[in-house]
Amino acid sequence: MVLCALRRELLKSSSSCGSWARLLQRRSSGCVYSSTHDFTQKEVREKLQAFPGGSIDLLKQDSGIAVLTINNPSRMNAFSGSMMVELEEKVSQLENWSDGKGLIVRGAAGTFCSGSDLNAVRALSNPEDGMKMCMFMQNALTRLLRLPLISVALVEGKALGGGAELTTACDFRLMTSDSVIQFVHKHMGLVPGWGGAARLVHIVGSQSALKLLGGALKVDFQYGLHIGLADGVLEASQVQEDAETLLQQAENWLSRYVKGPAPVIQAVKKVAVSGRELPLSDALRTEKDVFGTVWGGPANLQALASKSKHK
Ligand SMILES: CCC(=O)SCCNC(=O)CCNC(=O)[C@H](O)C(C)(C)COP(=O)(O)OP(=O)(O)OC[C@H]1O[C@@H](n2cnc3c(N)ncnc32)[C@H](O)[C@@H]1OP(=O)(O)O
Repeated sequence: MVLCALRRELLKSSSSCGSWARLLQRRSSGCVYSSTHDFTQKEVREKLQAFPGGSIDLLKQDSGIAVLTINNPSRMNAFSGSMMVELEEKVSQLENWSDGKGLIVRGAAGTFCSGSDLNAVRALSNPEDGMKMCMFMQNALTRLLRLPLISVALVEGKALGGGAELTTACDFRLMTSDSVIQFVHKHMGLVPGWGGAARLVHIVGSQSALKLLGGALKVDFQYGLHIGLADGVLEASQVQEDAETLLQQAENWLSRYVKGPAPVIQAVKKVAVSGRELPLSDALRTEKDVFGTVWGGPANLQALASKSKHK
């Protein structure tokens, strides 16, 4: 259904090079669910605000790499309702960051995220509220994954439940040697609802995804690398400034992918997203449109003028 909607939107878009930008713009207001799905963003936002605690902190750096921190250490960085709302706000800010190229998503105080705040979950346990929360988070995380920035989840400590789902809303995952990603949903009598199952299948394939979900398996860095859930390992040192060292390592890892002008990096991400999400003919048309935004652009002209060789 989502693909059909996306295809319709693409077909409606003109063939000019701005069609992708317009598509993203439209998506950012509605994304997967909108009023046509009996979903009112504002109404759900207000309901979620009744469960405060923690914060989602965004630091946009001159390097073009932003750091998004899930910050609720007293609850192992579990998502309160207000944090879900803040996440959506921060995604909106990133959608409009024209100088942006990369994003690192991490947890505060040495652990990634323990999923949704169980206190809020208990209070929202009726099916209607649960569905609304799930739609809100699917919207926010889908928009996070579709940002025109190359994103990395820096997984320290535990990424459990919704925290594991959050890692799949990034393009890449870097794990520390003592970290664990675990889809614990089955133990909670649940399945993922923030889009984590669908994204997991895309990342590791349906066989491995079924094992991770069906067995609620603990994925350490070795297993993560083996099945393709992890893209690299970072060494946590025992020194005091551990967190910054890891963040620096993640920035170094990311830097090779975000080297270059922002319009080119953003174009790279856009063609990767369309290839990942769209049927081939639509992805090809989108690729052509995105190509049109960089062809003859400053970076292209400069490369031509310098007669660069790729040795
Ligand atoms: C979308 C679907 C979902 O996300 S469902 C939620 C899935 N997550 C969970 O079930 C996580 C449950 N928590 C745990 O398993 C453990 O707390 C983990 C994260 C392994 C940490 O264990 P440990 O290092 O021993 O610390 P602890 O248990 O003493 O926790 C410290 C304080 O944090 C809290 N905490 C932890 N996770 C949550 C959570 N998801 N929601 C609300 N609070 C959480 C603990 O209750 C504990 O608080 P307190 O110090 O007892 O007040």
